[in-house]
Amino acid sequence: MTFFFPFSLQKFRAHRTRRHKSQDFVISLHFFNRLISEEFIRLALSLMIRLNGATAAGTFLLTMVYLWLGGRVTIALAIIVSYAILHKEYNVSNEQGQEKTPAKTEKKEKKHTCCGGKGGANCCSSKAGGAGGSGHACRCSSKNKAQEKKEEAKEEKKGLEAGSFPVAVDFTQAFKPQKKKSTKQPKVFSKPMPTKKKTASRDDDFKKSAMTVSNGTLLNSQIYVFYCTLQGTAERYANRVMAQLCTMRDLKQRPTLINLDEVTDLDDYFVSVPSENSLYILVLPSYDTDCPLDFFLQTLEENFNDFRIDKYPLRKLVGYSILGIGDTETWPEKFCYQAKKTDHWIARLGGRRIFPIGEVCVKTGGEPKVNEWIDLFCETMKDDEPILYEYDESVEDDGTENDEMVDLEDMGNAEGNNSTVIKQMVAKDSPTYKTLTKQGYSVVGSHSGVKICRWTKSDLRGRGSCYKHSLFNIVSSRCMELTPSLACSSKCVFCWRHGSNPVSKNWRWEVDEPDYILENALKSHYSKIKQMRGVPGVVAERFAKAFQVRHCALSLVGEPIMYPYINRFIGLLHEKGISSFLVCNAQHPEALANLCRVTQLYVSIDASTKGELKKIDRPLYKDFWERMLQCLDILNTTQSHQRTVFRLTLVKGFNMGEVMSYADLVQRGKPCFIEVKGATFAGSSDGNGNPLTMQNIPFYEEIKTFVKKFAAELQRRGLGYDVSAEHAHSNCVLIASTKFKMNDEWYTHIDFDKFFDLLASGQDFTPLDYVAKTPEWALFGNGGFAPGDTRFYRKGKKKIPETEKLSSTYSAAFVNSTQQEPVRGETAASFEIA
Ligand SMILES: Cc1cc2nc3c(=O)[nH]c(=O)nc-3n(C[C@H](O)[C@H](O)[C@H](O)COP(=O)(O)O)c2cc1C
Ligand code: SF4
Repeated sequence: MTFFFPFSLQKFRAHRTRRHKSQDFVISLHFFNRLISEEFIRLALSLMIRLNGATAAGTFLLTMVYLWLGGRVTIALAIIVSYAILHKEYNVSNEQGQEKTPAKTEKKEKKHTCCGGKGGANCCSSKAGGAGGSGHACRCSSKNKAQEKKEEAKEEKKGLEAGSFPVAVDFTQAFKPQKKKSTKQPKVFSKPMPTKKKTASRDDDFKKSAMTVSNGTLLNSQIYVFYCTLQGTAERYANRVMAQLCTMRDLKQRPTLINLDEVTDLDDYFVSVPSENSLYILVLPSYDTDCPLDFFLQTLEENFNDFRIDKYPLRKLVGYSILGIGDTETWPEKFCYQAKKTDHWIARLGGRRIFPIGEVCVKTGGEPKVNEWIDLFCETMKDDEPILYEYDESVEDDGTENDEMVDLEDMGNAEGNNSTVIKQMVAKDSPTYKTLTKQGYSVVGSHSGVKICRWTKSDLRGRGSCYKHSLFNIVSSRCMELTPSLACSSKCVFCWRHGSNPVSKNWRWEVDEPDYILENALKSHYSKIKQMRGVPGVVAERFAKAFQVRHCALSLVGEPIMYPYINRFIGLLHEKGISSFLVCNAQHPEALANLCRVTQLYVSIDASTKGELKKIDRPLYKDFWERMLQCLDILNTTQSHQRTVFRLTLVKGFNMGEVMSYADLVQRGKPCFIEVKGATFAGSSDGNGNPLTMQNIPFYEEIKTFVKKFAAELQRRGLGYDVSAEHAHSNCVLIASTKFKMNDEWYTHIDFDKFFDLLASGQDFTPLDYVAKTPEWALFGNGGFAPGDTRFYRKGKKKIPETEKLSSTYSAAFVNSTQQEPVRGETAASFEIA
């Protein structure tokens, strides 16, 4: 208004000046100009608003016309003021005469409930309502008048503020078009938000907010370059990323290179993050067969679905990016599919993709493409244009009830490619197959392995048997070492598999029939035995008997109890007169509880405390400790009819500290035997995820000291155990339940014929029913070397004098079985003991 009037007045003045040249009019116009100032207009308008009616507007307009025609300002003002007074009086009389609104009715009713100075239930002055009495001074009237006026004034003010008089029910909004609930997403989202949300509890605010990452943040970040490799390409490219990053002067922190296979606990990086300023780059190949990436992806997916874990743990990262490498020619449908899957899961876990995923074909793109990606990535780091992070909801909801991501393999199937088949654990064309066969394993079917044991060869040549010969009466030359599951649910630091076998919590592969496995395992075993016929020193009689396997050590690598038909397989062994020595890792209580009768049942107890167990076994299960305790309870209850053994593999610096807590576990599981063995040195730690060095391999003297302390603690608790037998050469000592000590003589050996007789009888029997006397040479203190075998010293190796025994080192480890000196460890290639 203040803008409009001056403008109109200028026009008006010009116009009027042209039409009326008389002096009088100029004077009156001058007056008019002065008086019709902003102040006058404001006053007139406020009066008009107060009066609020057509009459008021009409009066105002007429007054203005009057002024425009040269009327006197004082008269104009007088008209407006008198109209206002008249109008107000009319309104007051109208209100008194009529009850126009419910608000006013209420006020009237209140007046009626006044006690009138008598007090009573509705008395205005009674606090407790009705506590009035004599002398009560009713304040109704005074209140009513003064306060009502105030209230009226308030309401009136409200009405004026709203541009209308107060009404009981406000219908003014009723006919306004209703605002739709916006389903539109902020512009930063590339796709509309799904309407159906399965995960209502998720932090929507987080998802919906656009975030930017500045180059300052990127350059200050601690970069971790992860890679996973089977054949070395990804490692090479990861090193290239590292080299390129290191040339960036602006980068504040030195990047760190990490092999995903060597990460003890993926949660350290993919549930928690090393620091708030961490940035991840992942260089990943793809394999359509089993490879370590399967476990990595499985972990990411499980973390996402684990309700105990923060839904978006990776939002703490500054960002991430993935460089995928693959082969688009041979695997067009699955090109870089594991890199893409990783990208999917990291995004779902809250990671911000700060640079597009690279998909490089090693055949068609190769190194130039990789370099290009790396260069662009580094440029992005430096660019001070902030990176806008857009959350892609397509990763959030795939529209299915099941929270599972649609497997890319299934997508392949939808397009007509028959690639939905369950994978083979170790397919013939897989790198795992190559690695295992290179290490001397025969892969049977797609998930079983057999390998002729070093002790089998040694015994064939009359050079000594393994420790199980001393402790339990196994004949090594007639023993087959086999596993029906090359996959395992732990990644023990002392395992000699060199990270080559698949890892998984549960069985998720094709299953071979037990008879097929046994038949082919025996074939493989016998063919390897046959190859021994030309080896010097092979004892003809032992060689002949070796073609009739009598024992099967179900261990080797992997977790045999994971095999779904393990009971049927054991049944077949027993049918053939082959005894069964099954070693399990105490991570599958259900399978353990359902296990059929075996000749001897081992449970690996690799540590006595939760923390140590996690460090040493690197179990895949989060509830690994509870699982182990459950397994011990099963040994003491459901499986108490079995001949049970705790196997302790001692690793210096990892699990040799705690005798008390080991005793607790024995108290819980009540095994028949406790086999304490020093860890075997499984070669260098380079690239196999095995962090052990020779310093972690205990001397035999250290093992003996530990065992004595342990047995003393068990006796102190009245548990009835004692040290019984040994095989010094294997760094192995046996603690046995004193139930196996009869007439002061140990009966730790097995009477295999008796075992099969009992089994055939169908009767219930106990471990004490098929025992045999422990021979003198095997008793603790006698070394455990069987008479009849010949001591053998490697060429150039002298027998170690007694005085030097305790200081024998790694070089002394690689000696033959005839040597009884205390040793520290064994090499991976030849000292695998089942
Ligand atoms: C058995 C096998 C399976 C493979 N499967 C795929 C695949 O499904 N998709 C893909 O893009 N590349 C596949 N590749 C190609 C590898 O991803 C590629 O060779 C990569 O460079 C290997 O990386 P690495 O040397 O670090 O192990 C496969 C290669 C082999 C040997
Ligand atoms: S080390 Fe194992 S596989 Fe080898 S002979 Fe002894 S029990 Fe059998």
